Amino acid sequence: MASLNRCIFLNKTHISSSCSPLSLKRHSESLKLSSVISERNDRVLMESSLKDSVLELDPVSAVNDGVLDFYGEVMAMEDQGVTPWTVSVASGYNLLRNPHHNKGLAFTDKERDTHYLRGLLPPTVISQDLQVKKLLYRIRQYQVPLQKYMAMMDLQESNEKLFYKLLIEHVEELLPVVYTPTVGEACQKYGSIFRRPQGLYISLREKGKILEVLRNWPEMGIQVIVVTDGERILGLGDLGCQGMGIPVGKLSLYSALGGVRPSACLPVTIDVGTNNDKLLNDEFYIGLRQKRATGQEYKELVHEFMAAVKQNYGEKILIQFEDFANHNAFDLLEKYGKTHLVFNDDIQGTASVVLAGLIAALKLVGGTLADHKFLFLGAGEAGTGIAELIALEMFKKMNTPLEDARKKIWLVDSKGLIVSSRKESLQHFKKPWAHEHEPIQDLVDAVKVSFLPSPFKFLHKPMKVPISFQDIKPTVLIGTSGVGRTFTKDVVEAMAAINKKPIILALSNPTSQSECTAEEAYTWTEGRAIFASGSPFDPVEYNGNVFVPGQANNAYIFPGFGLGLIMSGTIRVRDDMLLAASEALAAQVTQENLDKGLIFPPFTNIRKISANIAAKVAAKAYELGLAGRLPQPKDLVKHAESCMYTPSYPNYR
Ligand SMILES: O=C([O-])CC(=O)C(=O)O
Ligand SMILES: [Mg+2]
Repeated sequence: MASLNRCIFLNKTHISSSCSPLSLKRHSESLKLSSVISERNDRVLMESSLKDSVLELDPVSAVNDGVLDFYGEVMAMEDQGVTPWTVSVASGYNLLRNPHHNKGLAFTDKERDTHYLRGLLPPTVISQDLQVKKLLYRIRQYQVPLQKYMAMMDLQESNEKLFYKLLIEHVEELLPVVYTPTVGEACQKYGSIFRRPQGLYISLREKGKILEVLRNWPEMGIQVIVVTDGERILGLGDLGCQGMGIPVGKLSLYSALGGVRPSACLPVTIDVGTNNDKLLNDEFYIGLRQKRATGQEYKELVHEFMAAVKQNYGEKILIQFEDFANHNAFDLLEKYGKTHLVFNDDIQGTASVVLAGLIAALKLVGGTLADHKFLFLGAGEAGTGIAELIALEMFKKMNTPLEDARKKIWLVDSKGLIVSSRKESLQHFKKPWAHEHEPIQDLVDAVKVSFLPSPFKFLHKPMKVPISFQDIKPTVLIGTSGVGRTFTKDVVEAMAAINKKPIILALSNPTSQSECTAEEAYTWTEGRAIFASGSPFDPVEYNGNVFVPGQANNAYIFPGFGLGLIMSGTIRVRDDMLLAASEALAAQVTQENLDKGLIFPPFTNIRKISANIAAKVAAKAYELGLAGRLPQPKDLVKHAESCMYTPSYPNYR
């Protein structure tokens, strides 16, 4: 057997831009350890010397975004060999059980000889393409979505590259399996379907030890963390520790849709208890059995986590907050936005994707954003986040003063229309939307013309209606309430009565929480609605025409957005980057899409879309002087593409 003596080479850029001295030290320690472990057959692979800080690295490990490519996730090419690193070289039985390196029946005869696999696999050797075909066939056999989800999770944990190849090549079909709506059901039943732990669990019991816990994670080059505390999982409410399905799912999309390598992704669930009694009484519940910690106790745990993350991974680590309840989400974003690279997907990601859809929709309905009136049902993270970004776009692009822009946007919450007389009692994030108007209780009355109290209604001669009684006349209706079936027939018909092409976005997830179905939107508007929803709906046939509903889901934005931040080495998120992402996404909507009534491009092209979004986000970061990776590459789209993870198998030497 050929001796595999190799060294690691790291040039200065790599050391300074991606590896903290600490992580190098830890790596060197693990290498020393691996030397001891892997003495068998003189497969001692690495020697490192931190003394002179010069480590030699397989050349394929040096990739464009400055992070070591240990697994050949980016540089995996047919004609180039890579070493299947773990802390030691994986071989034999362990190689088959290592999800990063496993190729299953695709191991060649030569690899089977070199890597002690003879006899551990049946004789046939098949291609990765055939494996994809086989897996897809198997997944299609399952009738129940949750079974499909579990099959996909099993695949992810046994053969990561095959999982991603399958997901990327069949993204339209498999997105609803690994993501909304199925992931919602998976979280609800996480305790009973739980097989192997995924991600990192940080509970109140880990208080004071979070840095150590982070160091238990096997990967060092983490670039993105998606973290939840499980309090508002999709529109399903408090699912406690079982919310872990969300960070796991989101990060799968980071890799599949945005090309961030899987080994650089870390899913985290912060467990401070749950107020969900059903879970607390469920014998299979996996989290702490206590009511949620709040106030100081909650804040201290989150703060320790945020500090430990920065200490362990450095300034450029991206932390995506996901599915926190309103009462924490805004405060966390506000607080850590100043010190960390943080992004709240439910506030900012949703806002960016919806703004993109609206910019695209203008080509169908005409006018500028400022010519439209927006009515929201739901004034939480998504509702107020979208509202704010629409107003900002009007301000930046049309010079509409922010205050005037906001006045074109109305929000209804569980207590009715948000109006100035309610201002005192409103949560701070709702206050900017408390405009002058008489109170209105029901959504339908906020849509209808004319909301006039009786004295005005029965006047025979026309008179000027005071502003507080004027109709809102929304052209766009957006559901972010988390409550299903709230766009009733009355509401949708009222939209259709005042608009030729009403824009109706039912954004709440999963499908059960959608404000209306695609079929309802098209039927009740006689096929005139421009409709998109957060979770996918099948095409609808109405009056002999087929309508294809778009999916206004933040999955369009966050993977490319995150890639843009990472590849530019950005240290803070700014609203201008969100606007850049929206515009980049809207620019990907073709005339052909619009002709079908689609205000989002199909997911089939998502990696190209993500590269474009990443490029625009990175360009904005460079423009704002927030990018740390210098010099700025000339062609950012090409650069983004070259940074992207590819799931084809490498050849093992
Ligand atoms: O996960 C999704 O599909 C979108 C999202 O962030 C949410 O609904 O919280
Ligand atoms: Mg979310």
